[in-house]
This record gives sequence, C-alpha cells and structure tokens, in this order.
Amino acid sequence: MSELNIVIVGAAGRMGRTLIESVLATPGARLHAAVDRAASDFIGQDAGLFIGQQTGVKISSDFAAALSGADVVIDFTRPEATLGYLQQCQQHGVQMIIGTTGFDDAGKAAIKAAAEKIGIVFASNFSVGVNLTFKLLDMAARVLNEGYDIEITEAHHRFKVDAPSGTALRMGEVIADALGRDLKECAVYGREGVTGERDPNTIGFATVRAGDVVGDHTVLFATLGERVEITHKASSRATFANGAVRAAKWLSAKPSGLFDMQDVLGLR
Ligand SMILES: NC(=O)C1=CN([C@@H]2O[C@H](COP(=O)(O)OP(=O)(O)OC[C@H]3O[C@@H](n4cnc5c(N)ncnc54)[C@H](OP(=O)(O)O)[C@@H]3O)[C@@H](O)[C@H]2O)C=CC1
Ligand SMILES: O=C(O)C1=N[C@H](C(=O)O)C[C@H](O)C1
Repeated sequence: MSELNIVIVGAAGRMGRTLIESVLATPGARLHAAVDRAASDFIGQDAGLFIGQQTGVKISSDFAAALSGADVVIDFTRPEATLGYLQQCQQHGVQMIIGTTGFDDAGKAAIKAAAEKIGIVFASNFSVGVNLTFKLLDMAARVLNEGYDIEITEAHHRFKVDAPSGTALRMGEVIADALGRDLKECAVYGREGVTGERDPNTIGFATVRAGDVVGDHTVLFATLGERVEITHKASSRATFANGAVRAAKWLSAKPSGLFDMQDVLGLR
C-alpha cells in the first residue's frame, strides 16, 4: 500500500514540530513537505532540525509547490493562515486536518463550505482523552440537568493567543446541547466587580495562562451538598499530534465531508 503524503504547515511552531515527529514515527505516513511563512527564521532548514534528525525535507514557504503530489495538509496555525491554506487545498483537491482554534462564525462557515469538495477533519482537540471527556460531559449534563451550576476552567501556556480555548468552548457546546440551551445565550466569560448572584442558567468560563501548561480543562457541576468535577490534563503535545496523524490516515478513505475527532474515534 502506498504511503500517505502529508504536508505540515506552521512547521516551526510548537504543534508543527511535534506533528513532524509524529509523521516520521507513523508507519504508512510520509513527510511530503513542511511549510511555514516566508518570514520564518527556519525557511531552508531541515524539517527534522527540532528533533535532531535529517529528513531530507526542507522547510519552505512555497505552499503551492508543497501541494503537488500531496494527499493531506495538517494545519495547526492561526485562523487567518488556515483560511488561506483552505482555499488552496480546495482548489487542488487536497484534504485537510485542521487543529487551529479561535475561528469566528464566518471562518467556521468557510471550512464547512470547503468540505463539500474536500475531506476535512476539524477538531478543537485531537487527543483521545478529551474526546472521551466530551462524551462524559454529555452524560453528566443529562443526569445533572437541574440545580447544578456549571463552570468550565482551562489553563494553558503563556504563549497561547486565544481564550477561552477551543476545547473549553466545545465542552460548553456539548453541555449546552445536552441541556437544550444555546451556548451563545448562556455563556459567561469571566466575572468582575459586583456581579450579583449566579444566574442558574449560565455556563461560566474561566481562563488561566501561565508558564508551559500544555492544556488542562475542568468542568465543575456544583449544587448545594455536592460537586462533580471532570478533568482532563494533557502532559505532552504528542497526544494532539498523534491524534491528528491518526485522523489523516482515517480521512484518506473519505472523498469529501466535514468530520471531527468523534467521527475518527467512532464515538458518534
Ligand atoms: N486541535 C488541537 O488538538 C490543538 C490545537 N492547537 C491550536 O493550534 C494552533 C497552533 O498552536 P501552536 O503550535 O501552539 O502555535 P505556534 O505559535 O507555536 O505555531 C503556529 C505556527 O503557525 C505559523 N503562523 C502564524 N500565523 C501565520 C500566518 N498568518 N500565516 C502563516 N503561518 C502562520 C507560525 O509562524 P510564526 O512563528 O512565524 O508566527 C507558527 O509556525 C493554535 O490555534 C492552537 O490553539 C494546539 C494544540 C492542540
Ligand atoms: O493552544 C494550545 O496549546 C492548545 N489549544 C487547543 C485549544 O484551544 O483547545 C487544544 C489544546 O488544549 C492545546
């Protein structure tokens, strides 16, 4: 069977480096190209630089060239970058794995539209544990559906640029869906000053940014007399990267369509 030709964009980023390592370690996967923006200090360097390996693939800013002969692009960058790459992938019929977070509604709509032509797995979190946690949250929300205050707390490294995390927002959506609520109407993002008593219908979010925290999420369901906490802690970015490469292999069998990690893991 032929190998899956994978392009990593944002190749010199935290996730880009980890994805390159994961592709190199995955049987059936081949690092076809590594792309970053033209201004990157790493253009022209071997893509294995960060892990002390020679891959023979140089980091380039020529995305169009990278698409030639490619099967799938794995993108963990920024929304504006992803939407540019998306357009070109659509034109060239190359599939995408999108891990970037922080999209607005228009960005999400563009991804959905592109998936009519190409296969896309778009997920706020590619770890198996977080995707199991989504299922646990659905179950918890359905059982603790009255009288429980729901608060979502997330912590990430000091370099993260979007808040709350995509994962925290997805957790909020899963819970809101289970309760028949609309997250846009019931989310409260941080509190300050004289806020008054808690509105029982809200879902609260709190964000911590500190040091090198890879990614912690806790959902608290609290009532008078007890509380339930569901927590996931990532200790290595490899958990996201390995999930994304797994998704790329899974997607190769699909002609087009929009999927997430629940589909890849058979958790629907
Ligand atoms: N879904 C999931 O499982 C996970 C998602 N993420 C998400 O992935 C994204 C990347 O995270 P992380 O690797 O930590 O971020 P980094 O900042 O370390 O890496 C981002 C990469 O994208 C490049 N980039 C940024 N802006 C542009 C642009 N406009 N055009 C082209 N390239 C650009 C950066 O280049 P430069 O350095 O030159 O700016 C860098 O190489 C975030 O949205 C994060 O939330 C992260 C982990 C897991
Ligand atoms: O930026 C990160 O690092 C992460 N981002 C994702 C998110 O916003 O949910 C996933 C993970 O928690 C790491």
